[in-house]
Amino acid sequence: MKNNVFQQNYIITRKERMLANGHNSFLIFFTGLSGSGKSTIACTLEEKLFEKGFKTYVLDGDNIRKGINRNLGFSPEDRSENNRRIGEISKLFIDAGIVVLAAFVSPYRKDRDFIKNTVGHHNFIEIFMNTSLEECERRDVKGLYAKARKGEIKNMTGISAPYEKPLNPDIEITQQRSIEEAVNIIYNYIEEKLQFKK
Ligand SMILES: Nc1ncnc2c1ncn2[C@@H]1O[C@H](COP(=O)(O)OS(=O)(=O)O)[C@@H](OP(=O)(O)O)[C@H]1O
Ligand SMILES: Nc1ncnc2c1ncn2[C@@H]1O[C@H](COP(=O)(O)OP(=O)(O)O)[C@@H](O)[C@H]1O
Repeated sequence: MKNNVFQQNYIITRKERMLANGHNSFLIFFTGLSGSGKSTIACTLEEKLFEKGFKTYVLDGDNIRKGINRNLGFSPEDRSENNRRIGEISKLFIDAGIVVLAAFVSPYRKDRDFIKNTVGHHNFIEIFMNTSLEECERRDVKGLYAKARKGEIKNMTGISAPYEKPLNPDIEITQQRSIEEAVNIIYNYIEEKLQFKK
């Protein structure tokens, strides 16, 4: 069946979309434990970019899992499939000329590598939210860690499932950083990359 599927080329190209938008498109991928600050930093950075006129969109674990990935759980296999789809969705958004900010636990190196390969290395910026388990557990905004400690949640990342730290992230944000500092560090890093040159 696979052999009977053919690539359809569009009339409007990514390059034309980027030219019309006035900036490049790529993926800013936030990985880290639940509660490490991924959504907060991604959304605050998006706000800053949006206010400056960039075309942006946030893909967030909880939201994606409520819709397109609602059939997936937290086994290693389901997380891989979750991440595979995130990679493919990001690729579509990038092709549409959008700056994508994705916030996912994405605990396995091979899954993150898969996303990087799917969107292309030059379209991928990895942000490691390096907040300790202790601090995430202290925050425990959703009460998930408390439930995991009581054995009410299986496969909880950091407690009963692994988190493989990125070996060579583009940016590492430590828990001492304020939200504003973290956003500025990332913004300064991507500022040049946003510029579309004909
Ligand atoms: N077992 C377990 N482990 C980790 N996280 C859990 C779990 N169960 C539910 N949640 C909630 O799901 C959010 C993580 O989903 P992701 O799609 O980002 O996970 S993954 O990339 O497939 O590992 C995560 O969101 P964040 O807190 O924003 O990280 C949690 O709200
Ligand atoms: N840099 C930071 N300093 C202090 N608290 C933070 C910081 N970033 C996020 N938080 C807080 O930590 C909690 C979890 O953040 P969240 O963005 O939901 O994490 P994640 O998306 O990784 O689960 C929230 O209450 C948020 O306000």
